[in-house]
Amino acid sequence: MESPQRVQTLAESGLSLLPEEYIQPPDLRPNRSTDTTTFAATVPIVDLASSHGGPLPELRRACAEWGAFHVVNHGVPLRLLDAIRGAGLSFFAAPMAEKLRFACDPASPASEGYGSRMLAKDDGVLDWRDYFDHHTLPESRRNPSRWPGFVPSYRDIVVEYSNSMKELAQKLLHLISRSLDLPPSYIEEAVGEVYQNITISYYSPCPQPELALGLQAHSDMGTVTLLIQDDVGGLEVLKDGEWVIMQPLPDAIVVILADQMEIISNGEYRSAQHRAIVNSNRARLSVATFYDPSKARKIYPAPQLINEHRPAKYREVLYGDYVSSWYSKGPEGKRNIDALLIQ
Ligand SMILES: O=C(O)CCC(=O)C(=O)O
Ligand SMILES: [Fe+2]
Repeated sequence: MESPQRVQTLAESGLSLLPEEYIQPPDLRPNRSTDTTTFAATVPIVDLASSHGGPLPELRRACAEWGAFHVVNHGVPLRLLDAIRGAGLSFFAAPMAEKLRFACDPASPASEGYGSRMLAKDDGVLDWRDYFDHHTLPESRRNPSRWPGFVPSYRDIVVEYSNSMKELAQKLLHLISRSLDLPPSYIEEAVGEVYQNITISYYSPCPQPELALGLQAHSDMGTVTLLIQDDVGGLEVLKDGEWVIMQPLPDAIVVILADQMEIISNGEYRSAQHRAIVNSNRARLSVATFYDPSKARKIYPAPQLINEHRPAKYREVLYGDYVSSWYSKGPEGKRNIDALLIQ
């Protein structure tokens, strides 16, 4: 399969019109009348310093009503957040020939490396995004020789960041389990061995941002995603039918609940539909760390959360089957988890 067109190459060629493959149909474009600035809700902020190991009422509300929130006082050193953003920027600033040495295999979904398309077979509208995906956990999947060696310390930073994000994700999963009145380790055990990927996304300036999306609306397929962004802004989350910007907070980490969390919580908590919009003058960088079950894991609603008033809402699913269906159908909002609903 031919390598896909890199968005950065297109953007740097100085075109003034957006190529047709990137033009969204009118109902999916950003800045429509529903993107009103008058919508008052802002994404919740959860302060881990106030938890003292106990449950946080604002965490429960954020998970149930939004499926996404900012976390502050998370314990991850701020220099590490800057270091991974800096490493990513250095990669994308490098000459194309250097970057292409790390190109991912365009024929296989979720292959590691430098990529531009989320789906191997994509006949839909393309995202205005390039990315670098790293396979980071379990350690047997870690192969730093596939990560850019030409950026100083890049490989060490990714390893340190991976370990730190695993620790934070586990801390959050404990708190989330407790907030559902489950034993603290319930969700961690339900998903089993952690499969972690780290994706650095780079959104080049776009000639007609009102017609494009950096990343189409989707929910993440795994358990939980931890994301950091720069000061440009562009991540939006769907709340009560409105797209709400997740304002960049310099030291915070964005937490996005993914589909397996919605299943395990029997729908008490929701996976957040989100997307990235782009702009015409500044490139934007984000780093998303995905915490997923192994493909052999069966995921089902926690029995403690099922009773006569709240029957099981989702069918059991083998996580590997869920992933295959996601890649063959594409995200299109939340249709993959909706397919598991028990009517
Ligand atoms: O770049 C962003 O802000 C969103 C990235 C994202 O949602 C993803 O990689 O799944
Ligand atoms: Fe996402």
